[in-house]
Amino acid sequence: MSTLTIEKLTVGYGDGAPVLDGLELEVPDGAVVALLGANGAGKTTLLRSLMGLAPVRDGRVLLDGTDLTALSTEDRVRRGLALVPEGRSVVVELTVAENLRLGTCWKKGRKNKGPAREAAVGQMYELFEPLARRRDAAGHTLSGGERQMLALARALVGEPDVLLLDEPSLGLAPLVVAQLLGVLRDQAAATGLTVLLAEQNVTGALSVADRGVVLSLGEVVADRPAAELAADPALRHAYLGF
Ligand SMILES: Nc1ncnc2c1ncn2[C@@H]1O[C@H](COP(=O)(O)OP(=O)(O)OP(=O)(O)O)[C@@H](O)[C@H]1O
Repeated sequence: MSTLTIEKLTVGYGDGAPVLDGLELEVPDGAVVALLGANGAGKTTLLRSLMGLAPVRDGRVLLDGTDLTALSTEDRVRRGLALVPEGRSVVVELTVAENLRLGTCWKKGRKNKGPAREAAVGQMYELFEPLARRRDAAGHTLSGGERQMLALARALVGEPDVLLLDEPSLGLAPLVVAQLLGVLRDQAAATGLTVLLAEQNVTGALSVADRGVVLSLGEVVADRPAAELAADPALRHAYLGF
């Protein structure tokens, strides 16, 4: 639905060396891009800086050509960006249904009241069947997998144009990971959603992505079709260490 362009982005904490150093990346309209790299490569920092949550020193972030760099996080969300951070973040005191209703409130110009809101929530129950069964359960009673589904559904229900996902498969059973990534892939294909998916689970991420991007030492060191990265042992070994 939208193209995200990252131009010469330099991000660093305090007086330290930059974590991202002049990073260039385009996530085209409707593409699913897997963001790969070793622990500490800067995947989380990149996703957070796209939302205005990490200290950008230089460079620009553009959404369909519009410069977002100076905008607040709230304004970026209103323009169609959404982040699902690592750690299955849901409001644990609220029920599944209440969490989903919260997620409908964001995007600029959306009719997010009454029937439209309930229809959007209902769609999430179709996508994530375990959530339908647990719609009145409080967040703190959900399993890890159900929580991650809820975190993803809460982002999707706001109908973002660009979805940033930070390690959604971390700590989940393989079957749940396959289910989650499958929904993500299908939803992206059905709606044209643009996705940037940071993952340590390289195989899982490349199985749903169009492209794989590898970060190292603050830069993009590989940007290849996902199938090519997945299939070529030499490439995997050079860039991903296995
Ligand atoms: N709030 C912070 N303050 C200072 N340094 C930070 C902060 N957040 C991250 N860093 C540093 O930035 C570097 C990149 O971290 P980041 O979490 O972005 O990497 P990552 O690729 O997401 O790693 P992982 O796969 O382990 O989650 C690391 O050296 C980390 O210690």
